[in-house]
Amino acid sequence: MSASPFVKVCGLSTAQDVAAAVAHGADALGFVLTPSPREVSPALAAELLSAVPAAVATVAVFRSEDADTAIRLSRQAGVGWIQLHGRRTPEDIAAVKAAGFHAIRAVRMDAGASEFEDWGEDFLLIDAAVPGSGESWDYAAVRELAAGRRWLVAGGLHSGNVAGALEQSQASGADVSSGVESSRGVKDPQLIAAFLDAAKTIAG
Ligand SMILES: O=C(O)c1ccccc1N[C@@H]1O[C@H](COP(=O)(O)O)[C@@H](O)[C@H]1O
Repeated sequence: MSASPFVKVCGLSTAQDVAAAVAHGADALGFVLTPSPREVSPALAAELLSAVPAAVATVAVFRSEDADTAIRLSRQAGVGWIQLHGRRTPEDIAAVKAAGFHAIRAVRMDAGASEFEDWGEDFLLIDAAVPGSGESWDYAAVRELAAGRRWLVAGGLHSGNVAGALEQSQASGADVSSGVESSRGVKDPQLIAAFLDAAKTIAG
């Protein structure tokens, strides 16, 4: 890793939590537009991101919706990035990029080697088996497979392990949801601040 890590805070649903993430240096904010305890409507996402500085990436997160649906909902929300989980093809990433969005493609840490190849996404996101579950894994395990890629480590991160996860994995950045919550789906501004402070101690 040769630059300050790119840190995304996912599953935001209140103005207070958005403000905490921005104030503590988040590089990207995630809005879940798919069924989840953190789901928000495109209209609420649009309202929340109207206060976000242009330098901060805004990301709509999808689980299994097709690329056209993800693009339509993301346009309603007004985000600049789309994060796709689930079974995907290179054509999905091409469609997202052709529609003018940056793309994050999520894969499980135990995916086949072909899924770690470059499909044209801006970041690969390597996550636990169940996205948003708070489940941790051996973050060093994909270090060789992902070497040379721009990629984010995710799954079970919190302020106490994010620095170690970044060092062990050599990821370009980190993504968090459960680890900055006081209960499932409820973000805590103090935990958001602590996570960002811890992640940002890692610098090139
Ligand atoms: O957070 C969710 O509810 C979610 C739903 C559907 C797809 C992705 C989701 N979140 C992603 O999960 C990881 C974070 O997981 P954790 O809770 O920190 O273990 C991250 O990539 C989020 O963007």
